[in-house]
Amino acid sequence: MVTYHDPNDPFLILLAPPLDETPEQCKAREAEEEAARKVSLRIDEELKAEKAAIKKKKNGVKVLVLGQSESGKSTIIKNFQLAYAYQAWLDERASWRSVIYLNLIRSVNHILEILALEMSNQDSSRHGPSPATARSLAHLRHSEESETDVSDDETFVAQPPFAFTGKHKLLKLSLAPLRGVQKDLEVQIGAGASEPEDLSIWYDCTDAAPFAEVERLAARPSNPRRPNEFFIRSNCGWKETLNKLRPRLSTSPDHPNPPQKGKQNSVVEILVGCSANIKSLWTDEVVQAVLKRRNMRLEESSGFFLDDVSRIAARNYEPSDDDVLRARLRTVGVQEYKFKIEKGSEIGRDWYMFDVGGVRTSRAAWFPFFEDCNAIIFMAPISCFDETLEEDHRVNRIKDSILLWKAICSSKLLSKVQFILFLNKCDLLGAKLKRGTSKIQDYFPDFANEHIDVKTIAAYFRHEFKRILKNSTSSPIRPMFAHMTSVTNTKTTAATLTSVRDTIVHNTLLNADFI
Ligand SMILES: Nc1nc2c(ncn2[C@@H]2O[C@H](COP(=O)(O)OP(=O)(O)OP(=O)(O)O)[C@@H](O)[C@H]2O)c(=O)[nH]1
Ligand SMILES: [Mg+2]
Repeated sequence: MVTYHDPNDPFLILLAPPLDETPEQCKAREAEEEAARKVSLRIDEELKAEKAAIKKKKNGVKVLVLGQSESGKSTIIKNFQLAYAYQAWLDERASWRSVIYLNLIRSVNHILEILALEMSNQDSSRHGPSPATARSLAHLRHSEESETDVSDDETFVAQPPFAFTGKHKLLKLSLAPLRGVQKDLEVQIGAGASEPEDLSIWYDCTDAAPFAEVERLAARPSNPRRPNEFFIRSNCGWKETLNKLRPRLSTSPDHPNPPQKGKQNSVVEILVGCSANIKSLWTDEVVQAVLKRRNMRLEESSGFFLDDVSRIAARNYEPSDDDVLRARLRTVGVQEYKFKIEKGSEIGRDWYMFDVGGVRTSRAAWFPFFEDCNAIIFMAPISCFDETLEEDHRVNRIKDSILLWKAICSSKLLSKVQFILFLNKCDLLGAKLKRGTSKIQDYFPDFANEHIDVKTIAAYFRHEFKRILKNSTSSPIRPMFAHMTSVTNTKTTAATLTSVRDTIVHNTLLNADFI
């Protein structure tokens, strides 16, 4: 093609070098033009790569991990990361240190709070309680009763007194600085550091599946918007949180310790100083008796690290894989994870996994992610048959899971999606059954099996979930794959992951490794 340049073209005149340009000026101008050309080329390449990435994403597998809060969604994703993206896992591992410190310090402060109340209760039973103490005790007693379903007030009052000594007072005093450290860490970590509060006592804000209403609205013929136009994607998941906490090297010789690092150092120093006393508090017989009488099993609660205090409250502490898996950081918003399949016929295939916040008030935001989704991993923690939701103490946790599952099964957008059910926290269910403090029939009266063990309970719930799926209007003949899991156990979970990966990738909807 031949191009003709019009010598009167105003653009050419504008871009033409000045007539009196010196050889040096000419050289500088050409260098500038070359640099601008390189920037332009780089932008073109970036745009091309972005387009290719979008195209590739369309060919990838998209998996949503759903379930109520503390069901184990983030933990199963950590397992996937451990199995399929180990380098990313390693890069992130050190950033979990502050979260683990917070988990540990929270447990200590929780014990101190209980201890203070019990001690003042004992004092006041000699002199009569102050109004403030009486109110606090009434509150604690109320929450304890609703958790354990103990309604006999007499049993609580008629217990023998605890043998508190000067040692307990000293422990309380020496560990007092940890309250401030907890506050600092909560500020540093941000939204994920807090646990949800029960707002239902103030207003009726909770619905198990608010996304169902959004789906109904979006499906109206008068509404031309696509599902993902309804919500803004959140950018405050734990990936962003961990990025904030990532240890950074200082680039300035004048400030070898950036402020973040200085704060972290002081947390470590306080913790190291408190290590022996934390251990002494946790292993103290009277403290253990107080916790037992209050039916508090910290060792079975999220983010429990008290047994590891000597290892964690040390200057050279580095989180292990297991620590990271057990660490508790609440998911806020929606977080995308990308993995590449490393083995088998699907090698190289990209997986996109979406981790969501599970509290009831977060669930409407799940809806935009239903579109184009290939599979849903649904986490149902079956050890929680006698527990209630943090965000609404009126609601039994398994009953909430069932309502949630019902809504997911009825979603038209999800009618062609594979469902994989994780009956999770089987280890905690086993421990609960062994203790024999709760009876499943008290919460699920139609449980009829005379053998009460982890397997029969899991089979009962699996049957219940399957029945709901079968009766759902959206797709009555959809198969369901169920697994009994304890996802903090990486060894047993690894085998389940392989099976889940193959199930999803090959879309084999015929058989499952059912209980
Ligand atoms: N013992 C035991 N603990 C578990 C199991 N699954 C999860 N956990 C622990 O339970 C806590 C909560 O797990 P997460 O994975 O954070 O729960 P989540 O569903 O992501 O919760 P949200 O982010 O609030 O929606 C963590 O401390 C986990 O280590 C399990 O099978 N057994
Ligand atoms: Mg989470």
